[in-house]
Amino acid sequence: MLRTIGLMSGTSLDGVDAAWVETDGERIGRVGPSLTMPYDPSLRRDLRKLLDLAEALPADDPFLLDCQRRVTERHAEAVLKLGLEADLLGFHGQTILHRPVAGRPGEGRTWQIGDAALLARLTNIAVAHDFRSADVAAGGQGAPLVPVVHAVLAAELPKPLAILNLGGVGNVTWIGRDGRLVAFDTGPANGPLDDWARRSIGADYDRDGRLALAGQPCGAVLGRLLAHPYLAAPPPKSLDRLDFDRALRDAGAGDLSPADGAATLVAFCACAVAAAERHFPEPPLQWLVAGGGRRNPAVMRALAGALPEPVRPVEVAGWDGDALEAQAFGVLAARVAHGLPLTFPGTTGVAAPLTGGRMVTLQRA
Ligand SMILES: Nc1ncnc2c1ncn2[C@@H]1O[C@H](COP(=O)(O)OP(=O)(O)OP(=O)(O)O)[C@@H](O)[C@H]1O
Ligand SMILES: CC(=O)N[C@H]1[C@@H]2OC[C@@H](O2)[C@@H](O)[C@@H]1O[C@H](C)C(=O)O
Repeated sequence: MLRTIGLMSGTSLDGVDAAWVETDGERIGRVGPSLTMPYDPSLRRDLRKLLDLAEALPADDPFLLDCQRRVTERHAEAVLKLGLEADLLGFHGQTILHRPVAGRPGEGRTWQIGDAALLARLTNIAVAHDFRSADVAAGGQGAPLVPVVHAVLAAELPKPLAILNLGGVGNVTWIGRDGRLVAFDTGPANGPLDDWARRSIGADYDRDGRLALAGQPCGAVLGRLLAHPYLAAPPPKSLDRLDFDRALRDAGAGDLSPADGAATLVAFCACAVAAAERHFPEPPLQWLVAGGGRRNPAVMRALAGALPEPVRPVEVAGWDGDALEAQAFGVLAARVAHGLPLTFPGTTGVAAPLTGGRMVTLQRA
């Protein structure tokens, strides 16, 4: 087993999650502490700007390189603060652009910024990184990657089972009785909600769903959003953080009051999850929810209303819903080191199970 530290900086742009986990990529041994190293407001702002610019930016753009260095330094701080011995880091990097082209090898693009060589130097630990690009280059979606780890974690749980992660974007893993995986991004989750909270009440996010709980979803706006072709499209499918921004504008979400706007976005997140269920081979026995969205009572209430099955936070299974994605990148790092596949036809639509990721090993004197 390798002692790994998984590092995930998600689409919410809120910071880096770091988690220690012992694993050979197929099993999980000891699970250690985890922490979140928040991005400072100026880095958050600059990354948000980068998302808008990414499409046209050359890889040597000075602003991009400056953001990349700052992101990498935050990751190194997270590792050093955790202060634990490790053999390998799993460094996802910060996604600034995600444009896979299904079934068309060589045409898509996915871009996670982060300087793996710098991270290895700053921490003196080997680094696995660049987890998505081999899959996209082979015509896969390049996301989601965590399903194979969900399957490891859920080995003993009754199936069929749905595991929902609510980050900036939502993604789901359905696991069948025979271990079959069906996984994809459900739709926007906290991303548009956070943008809305920032614009309408000047907050980073709608803490405890207070704003949304004070409003009513607007049926007309919700109806227009639910007609978006993404929801009906069969998997495999995945999203860029900004993919729904135009649809949200066109649907008139921006004209609602702060509370009704938040309530509408919450309802949309939950209805998109309900729409995802139509793509499962059979209904799950229950939904286990991870990610920051499970901390939003408005979101959990909307999910319970939209889904016929029980909806529970992953803590009921003994997992840590805040550390889960970071732990997963520790497991994925071990899979890179051992040459095990990261992606599968049922997760990214790639033609056959595919290895991926790259390694930076330490130069010993
Ligand atoms: N107490 C809370 N009340 C409401 N929302 C919350 C609360 N705590 C966290 N959140 C939401 O969760 C978000 C962070 O979620 P998370 O850390 O899972 O995102 P991420 O890791 O960036 O996402 P991704 O899964 O896309 O990689 C915050 O931006 C916020 O919207
Ligand atoms: C391109 C990219 O970074 N996608 C993220 C994002 O955040 C949630 C959702 O969209 C998911 O598909 C993915 O992350 C998780 C960790 C995954 O790959 O499993």
